[in-house]
Amino acid sequence: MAPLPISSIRVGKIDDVQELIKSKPNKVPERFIREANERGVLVSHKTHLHHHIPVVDLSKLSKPHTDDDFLFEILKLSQACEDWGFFQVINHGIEVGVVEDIEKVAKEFFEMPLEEKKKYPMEPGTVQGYGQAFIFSEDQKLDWCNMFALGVHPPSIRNPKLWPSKPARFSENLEGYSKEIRKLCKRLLKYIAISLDLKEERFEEMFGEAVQAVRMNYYPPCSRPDLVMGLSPHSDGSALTVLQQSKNSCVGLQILKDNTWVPVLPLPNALVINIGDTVEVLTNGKYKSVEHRAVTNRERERLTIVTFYAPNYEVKIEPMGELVDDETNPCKYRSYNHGDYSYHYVSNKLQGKKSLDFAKILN
Ligand SMILES: COC(=O)C(/C=C/C1=C(C)CCCC1(C)C)=C/O[C@H]1C=C(C)C(=O)O1
Ligand SMILES: O=C(O)CCC(=O)C(=O)O
Ligand SMILES: [Fe+2]
Repeated sequence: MAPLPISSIRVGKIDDVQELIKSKPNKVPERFIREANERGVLVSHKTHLHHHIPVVDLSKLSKPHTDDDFLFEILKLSQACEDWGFFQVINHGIEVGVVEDIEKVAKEFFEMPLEEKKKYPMEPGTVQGYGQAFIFSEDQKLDWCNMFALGVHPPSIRNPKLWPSKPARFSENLEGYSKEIRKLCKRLLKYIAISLDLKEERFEEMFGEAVQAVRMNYYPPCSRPDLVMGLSPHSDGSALTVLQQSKNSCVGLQILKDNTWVPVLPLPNALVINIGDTVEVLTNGKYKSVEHRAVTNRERERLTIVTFYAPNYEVKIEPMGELVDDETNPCKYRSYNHGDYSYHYVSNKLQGKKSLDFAKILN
């Protein structure tokens, strides 16, 4: 995937939000203030008490496939993927230490002085390094967020100059964490295949050497959370996304369900999983890549560690034959190369589900 021609992109001045709140804690610069219809209206949790994303217990999916617990949990998984595009997993088997270690170095990274973080800049038109991604013009609004993103696997997508030397254990912890998350993604894709009545290895065989990238999102508190957006509404371009919210995280992630922004309430030791655009295409729209966004909090910071797991760039993506029926369920997406979709995704601003227009067959 070739980088965009940097010289042609003028992004204007991008203020670092952590620095902004240090110097003027109560000021929100104009470039962060959203139009009234784009603001992250704060939703009371109480109004959503009966409206939570499903929780899938992975320990039940380790049981024999004929066991009632297994069958019940697979059904829950398939309903989650169809109706929500999101679920949380508990009892996922990743050691608490691994989860804590990545959180620790991510936090330490964002807490370093700006000069140190600037050694790993996200250049305009690229998606790796420290800064704000998906900014393509001088008048584009900015998110109330600092990001640090890295390609992890295969090694060919890595930019070693962007892997920080500080905090000391950053790379070691990220390697360990990424191995565990990769195993989890492979496992989840097996269960997703089973839930679709496909052969367990269907996705693994199709994906080849899967692409894996990580993005750490740091949302400092904002004196006017009602005016800004933590992360603009978007769907993920991946096949699956795994999102870790820092311990005792406040609510920030919201997903669009039936035209309402529903908050995702963090559960201790759980990971949030969402279906990306690639699985939506492969399942011909049966499993949904759902639009989501992050809002900020007046008092509290929030840190999330997000892994994008996707097929190799060489892989041809199209709805799987088993999920298409010319009469009852016609093909909704064209075929394309995943590398081309990745390029398209990262060359456009985050704008709801617009990226997927790339693949939609319009009638
Ligand atoms: C800021 O980056 C992203 O939000 C992002 C980028 C991921 C990537 C890298 C950081 C390194 C190179 C590979 C890749 C493009 C995956 C989002 O990733 C989504 C978008 C696509 C497409 C995808 O597979 O995950
Ligand atoms: O930080 C969050 O809650 C959302 C992050 C997200 O959606 C992403 O990084 O793609
Ligand atoms: Fe996302």
